Amino acid sequence: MILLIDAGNTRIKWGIVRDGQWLAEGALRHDQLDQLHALAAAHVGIRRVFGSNVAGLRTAAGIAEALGDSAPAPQWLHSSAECCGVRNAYDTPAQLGSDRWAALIGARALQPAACLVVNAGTATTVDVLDAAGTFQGGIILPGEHLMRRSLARDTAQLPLADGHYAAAPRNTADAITSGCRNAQAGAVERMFRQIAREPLSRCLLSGGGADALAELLDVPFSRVDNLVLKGLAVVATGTAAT
Ligand SMILES: Nc1ncnc2c1ncn2[C@@H]1O[C@H](COP(=O)(O)OP(=O)(O)OP(=O)(O)O)[C@@H](O)[C@H]1O
Ligand SMILES: CC(C)(CO)[C@@H](O)C(=O)NCCC(=O)O
Ligand SMILES: [K+]
Repeated sequence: MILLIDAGNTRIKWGIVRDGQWLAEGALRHDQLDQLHALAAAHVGIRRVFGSNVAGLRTAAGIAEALGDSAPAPQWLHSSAECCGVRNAYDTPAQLGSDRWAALIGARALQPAACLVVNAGTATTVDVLDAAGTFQGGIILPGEHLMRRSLARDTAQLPLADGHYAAAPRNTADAITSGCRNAQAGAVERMFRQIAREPLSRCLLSGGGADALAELLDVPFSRVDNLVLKGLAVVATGTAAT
């Protein structure tokens, strides 16, 4: 049994796999790390804790401390030049966020064709994986909530809007929500042009913003829950858990 952890900037997602099967999954806020101990203690037989952490050294230390003696010390994925059949063309491979690297590895295991790996979380990342399994590069933009928050923080007249998406918004809240969502979808559609002509190419959408994106996209896509955890499972066990 392996405990997998995806520590992001807003939340910590976790999953437990045994013999290629997911036993349980969940998410915690950073102020709920103490729950990890009970979680691990409730699953007797965890032989490894493996994760991605893009939330800083304090979070890594906090996770290790919270687990305490309930599980083995966590090991963290570091992006490298090659792993599980995926090559990393980043200028400095180790600089690539380990969540992006895990998601690319998970995507390759799910879909051995060119694909656009989209993770809509605190930040949104849109990464190009070619048909040969090489990560060619990708973009980072603020996630939808972060975009909306930045407008509220740095303007005089704009509130923290919770509007509805509309093609031609006629009020401020809808204008903000629709603008930020169009920015997300537009970024994905523009990046997709790089692989649109490849056979069977599609976007894999993951993260809390994936459903909202899916409603807008006019390129082929599949929704994948917890793609980062799925990629971590591939690295830890050599196969994709189901
Ligand atoms: N109903 C929604 N409509 C549109 N976007 C949403 C909605 N719910 C969540 N999101 C987007 O999803 C993001 C949260 O996604 P997710 O839960 O994957 O991230 P997180 O775990 O908080 O992020 P991280 O991995 O960086 O910690 C928010 O920042 C927001 O942009
Ligand atoms: C872009 C985020 C914040 C997405 O979670 C993370 O992958 C990260 O901190 N990356 C490091 C920088 C990079 O990927 O180039
Ligand atoms: K993120």
